[in-house]
Amino acid sequence: MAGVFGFAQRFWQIVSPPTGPPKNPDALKFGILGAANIAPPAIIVPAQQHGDVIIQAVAARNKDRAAAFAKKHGIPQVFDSYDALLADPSIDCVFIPLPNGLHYEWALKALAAGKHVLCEKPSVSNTTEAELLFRHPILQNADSPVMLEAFHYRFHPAWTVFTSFLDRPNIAHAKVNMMIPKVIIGDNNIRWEYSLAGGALMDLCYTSSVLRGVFGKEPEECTSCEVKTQPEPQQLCDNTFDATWKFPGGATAEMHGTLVGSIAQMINGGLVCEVMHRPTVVADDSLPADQEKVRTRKVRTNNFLFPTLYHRIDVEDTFVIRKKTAGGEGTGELIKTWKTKESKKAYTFGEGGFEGESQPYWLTYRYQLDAFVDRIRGRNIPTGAWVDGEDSIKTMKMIDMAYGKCGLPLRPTSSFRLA
Ligand SMILES: NC(=O)C1=CN([C@@H]2O[C@H](COP(=O)(O)OP(=O)(O)OC[C@H]3O[C@@H](n4cnc5c(N)ncnc54)[C@H](OP(=O)(O)O)[C@@H]3O)[C@@H](O)[C@H]2O)C=CC1
Ligand SMILES: O=C1OC[C@@H](O)[C@H](O)[C@H]1O
Repeated sequence: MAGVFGFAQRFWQIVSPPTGPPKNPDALKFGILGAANIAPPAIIVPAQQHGDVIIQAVAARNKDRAAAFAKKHGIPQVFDSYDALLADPSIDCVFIPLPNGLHYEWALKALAAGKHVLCEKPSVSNTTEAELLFRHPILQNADSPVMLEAFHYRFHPAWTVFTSFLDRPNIAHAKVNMMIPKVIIGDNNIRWEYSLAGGALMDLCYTSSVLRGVFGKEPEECTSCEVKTQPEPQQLCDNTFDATWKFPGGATAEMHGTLVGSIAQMINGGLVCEVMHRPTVVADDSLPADQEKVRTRKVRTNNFLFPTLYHRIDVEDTFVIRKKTAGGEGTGELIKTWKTKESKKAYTFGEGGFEGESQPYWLTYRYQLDAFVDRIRGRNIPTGAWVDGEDSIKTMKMIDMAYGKCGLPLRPTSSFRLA
């Protein structure tokens, strides 16, 4: 019952959040490039609750569109070009929710204009662009602007709690599923434009990021990648993928994603990450010298993308007490076996065991905005979460490996270079 009540309360506060605090006199002024669908949930609403953030401006390719968007969301300044917004010295930070294929160019232009950049995922179109962007001299100085790829899920305390149960050197297999209903995406969408770096492996780049985050290592090989593609003329864009991976130390992984799934698929295991460990000897001083305790752990999180609505982190340990074997070969005589199960939730920093102010109704986007601001202000981030440039490069490498394996071309590289 407590669960249902908690869900209802969080849901109510998500759709009807309390009035935000007054803005600090030196609050960071954000400009948004593009009147994009993701901008309201990802930055406009979280900013309303953040005393150190003002959404000051929006730019769109069409001024009427920008003006209508600004009016709807109470944004004071409107620009009819992205360049004009970047040229305004009063803007401190830029949010880039453009199609993937435009991230590289506009992130570089924004950085060159001295703005901090929060850029939507995936950071860019491919590894070449990622290296050109994140290793650009403009980002290499101590006083360089802050640049963050918006992998919002990483900033929610539930993700950090989930990863705290992983015994990384002993992971045997990890699996991640992302099933997005077809009704949400539709047929006419930037995700189906190859020239804009569309495709499911790109859009659902969380799957690559999640596996990298689980292992804390890079995959050695994409062992298989089957895709389903869109009908012509969108045939270079995958709408569904099933990929398998080899990670160092003999571990394996699989990732499944679709942008043409059903609502039932999404609810029923569609946003899940599951990690199986190898049987591992764990210390137990209470045992006689000729016995050992072996643990086989399974960790699962059921909604890593929208944990605010509801999530549960399940940790299931199977223990065995067995006789040690001479030379450690084979499995000794079984003495006892049992299972333990625990479920964790962490809607706030406090619930996750971290220090920091937060609310149960905060979306991943709000946690992300806090981290972005903390980084600019030189403050600690309560969970320590961050996505640095090398991390973003490695995620793009994994996506490129999958495209290489399934036979689809890498997404095109921009010809833009900073003068
Ligand atoms: N973090 C998250 O949860 C989510 C992230 N995303 C990411 O955000 C980005 C935008 O996605 P989404 O909001 O769904 O996209 P939309 O199609 O709603 O918005 C894209 C924006 O890009 C601008 N644009 C500029 N050039 C083009 C072009 N050639 N064709 C089409 N649009 C153009 C448009 O701005 P203008 O107003 O100037 O016309 C438009 O507003 C993607 O990178 C996506 O991966 C998306 C959804 C969720
Ligand atoms: O969160 C998300 O879910 C749906 C996707 O299409 C979107 O781009 C992604 O970020």
